[in-house]
Amino acid sequence: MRLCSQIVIVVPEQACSYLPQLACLVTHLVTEHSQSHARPGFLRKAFDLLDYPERLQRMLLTPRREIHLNLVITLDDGEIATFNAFRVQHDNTRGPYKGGFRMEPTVSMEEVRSLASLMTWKTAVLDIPFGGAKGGVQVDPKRLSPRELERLTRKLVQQTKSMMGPFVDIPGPEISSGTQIMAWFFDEYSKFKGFSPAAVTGKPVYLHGSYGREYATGRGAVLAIRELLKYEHEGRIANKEFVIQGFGNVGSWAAEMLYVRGGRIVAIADKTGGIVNEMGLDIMALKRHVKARPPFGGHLNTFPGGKPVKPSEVVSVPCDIFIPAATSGTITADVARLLQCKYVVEVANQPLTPDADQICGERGIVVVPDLISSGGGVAVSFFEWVQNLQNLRWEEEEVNRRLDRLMTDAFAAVWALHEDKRCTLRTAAFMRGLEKVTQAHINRGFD
Ligand SMILES: NC(=O)C1=CN([C@@H]2O[C@H](COP(=O)(O)OP(=O)(O)OC[C@H]3O[C@@H](n4cnc5c(N)ncnc54)[C@H](O)[C@@H]3O)[C@@H](O)[C@H]2O)C=CC1
Ligand SMILES: O=C(O)CCC(=O)C(=O)O
Repeated sequence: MRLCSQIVIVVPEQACSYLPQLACLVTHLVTEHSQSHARPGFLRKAFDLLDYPERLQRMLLTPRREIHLNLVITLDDGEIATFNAFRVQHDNTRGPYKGGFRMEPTVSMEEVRSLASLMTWKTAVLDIPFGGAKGGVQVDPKRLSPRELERLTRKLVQQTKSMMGPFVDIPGPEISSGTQIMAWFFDEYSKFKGFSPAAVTGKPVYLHGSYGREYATGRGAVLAIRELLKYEHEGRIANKEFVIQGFGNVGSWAAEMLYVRGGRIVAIADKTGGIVNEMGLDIMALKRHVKARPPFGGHLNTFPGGKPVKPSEVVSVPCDIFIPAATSGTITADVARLLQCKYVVEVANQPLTPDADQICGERGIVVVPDLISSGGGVAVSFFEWVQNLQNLRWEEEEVNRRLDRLMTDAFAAVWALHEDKRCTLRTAAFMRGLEKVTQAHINRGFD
């Protein structure tokens, strides 16, 4: 992207309220060839309330770098296989690019681009000193052997190492990429650049990972739910009913933490099936069941403590809070019309399409956006990075205490804006994120 030289300068101390006026002075910041990306549908209302001019909007939405890789590996049987992979570095004004690498057969550049932008606003809403990035590899890891998956991860590092690093771009866990993949990433990167634990987060605890990272996204979601119920004067988690879509890392930890706080999880779905029990599922038994091998377990819908259903059927099970914790775009407009809940708490990234979001609003369903409620993971990734840079380790209680504080503060700030501007929590969260990023751009200058 070529930036035009006609840029008028900005006074660093200016408060957010002056941003629109200042932005008007920033002429031709982005050439007509650059494009705006991300989901303008969601951002539009926040831009309108902030009164940001078009060219500032375009600058904020345009990713700094996008790469498309072809990863070639040898399979165990000697065949050669090629996998598409993407990394989008959206914005690094507030700190190094940060965001996970998801492994999903359907992942596309378009999706990664949108998710990278989301990370920029998420880290800003949480007030952690990172920018936003996201990556994806078009693969179903279940179809690869462990050795093939390791080769694929190492190849990914070999082909991205020049644009990654502890102060450049720091990957972390995402869909189907857990601690083992992060460990291979760390090992391969360190071969080229020397011992570099801070180059990737979400590593195993015995390999410079942080206590609490594995369950941090689920924990963050539960903290967001606690705050939501507090502000809505709805009491506590105990005896509230929940439906959870997705039972991987995030969904299963969220389920467990709600369950131990007395919440009743009445239905859960994963890709393969669903399970319903109006009295509440025994989550600890369900987790054991899913971990066991068939025929004794392995699948949600063979669990004896509930009624098996199709994954699509759980969305219409009545509950207080519906938690999408699966993948992006699972809640379409049609699905939103079926929901039987008072609240949706987004723990997946971008689970609601803009149409679905609108329908929830029309139906009086309050949505807590991913920008807050899926933030626990990247927050503890930040703690991991801080620990790695100093070569020290915090106790688990310390990590959890800091996460609690961070989520509580972020929720309070978004709630205050939502009340002040009489807008949705999503618009309020985008406003907070946009203001922080814009302020950082102004303070740093544009040259
Ligand atoms: N792992 C992390 O730390 C973070 C994850 N997230 C988001 O949380 C979501 C889940 O991530 P993970 O739990 O890490 O992934 P995962 O791969 O561990 O689990 C995904 C789960 O969703 C289920 N699923 C997929 N499609 C489904 C569908 N159409 N209907 C019902 N279930 C479906 C899968 O069967 C699996 O149970 C993703 O959107 C991810 O972007 C967000 C922040 C951090
Ligand atoms: O911990 C990380 O860096 C991954 C976080 C992430 O990708 C997300 O919050 O969506």
